[in-house]
Amino acid sequence: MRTSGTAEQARGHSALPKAQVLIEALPWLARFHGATVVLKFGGNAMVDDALKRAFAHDVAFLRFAGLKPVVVHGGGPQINAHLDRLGLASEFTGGLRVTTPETMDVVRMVLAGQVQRELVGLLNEYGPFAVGMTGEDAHTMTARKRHALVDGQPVDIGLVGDIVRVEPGAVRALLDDGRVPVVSSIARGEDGHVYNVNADTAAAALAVALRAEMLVVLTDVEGLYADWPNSEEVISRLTASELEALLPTLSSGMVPKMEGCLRAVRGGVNTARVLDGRVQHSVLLEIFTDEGIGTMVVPDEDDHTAPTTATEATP
Ligand SMILES: Nc1ncnc2c1ncn2[C@@H]1O[C@H](COP(=O)(O)OP(=O)(O)O)[C@@H](O)[C@H]1O
Ligand SMILES: CC(=O)N[C@@H](CCC(=O)OP(=O)(O)O)C(=O)O
Repeated sequence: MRTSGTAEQARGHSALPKAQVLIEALPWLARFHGATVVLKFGGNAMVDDALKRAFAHDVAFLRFAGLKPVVVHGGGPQINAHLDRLGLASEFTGGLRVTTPETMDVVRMVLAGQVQRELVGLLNEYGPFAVGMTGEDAHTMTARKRHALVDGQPVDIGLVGDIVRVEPGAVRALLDDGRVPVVSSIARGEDGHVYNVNADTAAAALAVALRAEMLVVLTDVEGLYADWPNSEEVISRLTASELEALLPTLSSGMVPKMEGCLRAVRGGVNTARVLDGRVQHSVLLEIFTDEGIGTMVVPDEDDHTAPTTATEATP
């Protein structure tokens, strides 16, 4: 049935903002088509069902929009909860979990058997995309034991590793097959042990090895605060050198995150961004709109190690 011209016009006008949103996304869609984006999903965003679903939605959107998303996930709160159920204490030193062999069994079980499975299930509601793996699979991540630093002194924290090598072939093969790899932050050691790796660290190392366009780290604050905890003024953009100078002033939770961002941009990733995972669809807002939210780390102006020089917030 045809309606009057006036009614059609009114309907057209009311739909206009939707078209404007799509048009606004166009330059970003063009720029990032085919780009690999490593997303670190972790911590508190994962204990909220609505946020988990919104994240899965965003990842599916990236995939359908022609980007190549890779998810690296954490699960600190879920590990804590499981240890608690078993009557085991959660102990952190310098922001890293003290990991005994018994704790390592729980970390592995919770990350690979629970958190990763849940994310894979949520993502696969949109199609046969998500494939779960850990850094152990196909030697994707090799770690070496690391110590925590307390007042400048190394402290033994058990089976905690830092990534010394990434073999991205298995992840690349999945991406080339149109899949979305979902990677748990566990790595093999060359000494026969399995290591617990901070998920921010794992995401950064994988982003570098994949020559990703972007590392996106979701967390439970708006971004990097300039003077935390005294002020909530978020630093919206900073260079690698500026970040390096700030690192010694940061405290525990932000340290692996910002070290990861630095490692990523110094390793050739064009931008590393820290976003508020408590805001639904923050990933889409950050990547496809002009509303850049959170904190963006870019290489130094004179850093020629980056594969391209396009590091600005505009396409
Ligand atoms: N400069 C800073 N800016 C923002 N947050 C900071 C800063 N320094 C320390 N933090 C703390 O770091 C926390 C984020 O790290 P963490 O809890 O490990 O996150 P996640 O669980 O998302 O990995 C914030 O909730 C905040 O308490
Ligand atoms: C060594 C170390 O601390 N590993 C972390 C791995 C999980 C993680 O990083 O989870 P979030 O991203 O949720 O913090 C842990 O055991 O909690």
